[in-house]
Amino acid sequence: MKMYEKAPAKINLMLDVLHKRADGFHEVEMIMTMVDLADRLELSEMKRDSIIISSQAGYIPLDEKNLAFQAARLIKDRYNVRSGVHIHLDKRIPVAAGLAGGSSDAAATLRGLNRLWRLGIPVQELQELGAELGSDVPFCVTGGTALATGRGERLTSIASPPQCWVILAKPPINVSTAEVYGRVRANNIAVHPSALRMQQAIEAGDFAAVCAGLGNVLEDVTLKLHPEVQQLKEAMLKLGADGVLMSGSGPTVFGLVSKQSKVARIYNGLRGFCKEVYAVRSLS
Ligand SMILES: C[C@](O)(CO)[C@H](O)COP(=O)(O)OP(=O)(O)OC[C@H]1O[C@@H](n2ccc(N)nc2=O)[C@H](O)[C@@H]1O
Ligand SMILES: Nc1ncnc2c1ncn2[C@@H]1O[C@H](COP(=O)(O)OP(=O)(O)OP(=O)(O)O)[C@@H](O)[C@H]1O
Repeated sequence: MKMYEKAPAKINLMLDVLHKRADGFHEVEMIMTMVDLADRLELSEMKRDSIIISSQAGYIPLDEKNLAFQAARLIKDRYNVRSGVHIHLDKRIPVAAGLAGGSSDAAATLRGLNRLWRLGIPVQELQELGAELGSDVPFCVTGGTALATGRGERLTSIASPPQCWVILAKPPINVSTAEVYGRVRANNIAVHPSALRMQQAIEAGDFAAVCAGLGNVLEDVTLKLHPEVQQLKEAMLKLGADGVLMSGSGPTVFGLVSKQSKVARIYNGLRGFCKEVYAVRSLS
């Protein structure tokens, strides 16, 4: 038997850090939403009791370091599943980009194996399993648009933002999420973006207010480490994006655009100096 799952990328419309916790994680307030750029997973049942990961992408780990492998092992161990699975990952989300590609693959693996092995695990339990794999995984289990608190695992679903184009550009640099959080000084943040304001803008369907409310306190850290991210933001704004922000810990920058007529100009302008550029729709 085979199951197919789509694993969409996420962007953070706002991300605030409240304080560092005793367990080393940071208490955050984020509004996350999915975009129409997704990895595809094919999950094939195997009689042999093992987990095999394959992918057309030559640049991700295929062993126990892969988050889809970890998700499969977690569900197998926890529910005493004796059969195995071959998971093929058709990677389309750029890797180590701040778009939760690995987390979304892990979440899609949890959903897919729940169906493949007919385990009947309720969504909330899948999210709890996901939290053991990473802070972004619980959100990726359900997707949509949500306010995330705690270390990112406490979720409240909210309305979808107004439909728009999302231009994503990933500069060719590597950013470590742990390093970025490690450099945040929570009591020294000049301007905290407001989750409430963003939520109100979304609920009112007010695209201009959504753009005005974009904010991510991790930007200051990543921008200091990699000034080219700032240049990318400026280029996107100059080319006509309505609102621009870095996603997660970066380095991907996204631009929100309401008018389709502007998309080609922004896309082509960015392609001039950035190889990885995508123009996709927001997901409702
Ligand atoms: C930046 C975001 O992607 C925004 O959605 C998330 O906050 C990070 O999610 P993630 O990549 O799933 O993060 P995890 O794999 O759980 O953690 C990676 C590292 O980031 C740091 N980390 C992560 C989440 C959080 N709330 N506080 C942290 O300090 C920790 O040092 C942790 O060791
Ligand atoms: N299924 C996977 N797809 C992509 N990367 C994976 C996967 N499993 C493990 N990894 C590893 O995880 C690291 C982070 O990749 P990923 O694409 O998940 O980052 P990200 O988009 O920055 O995530 P986040 O936004 O949650 O911080 C990479 O170094 C990669 O080698």
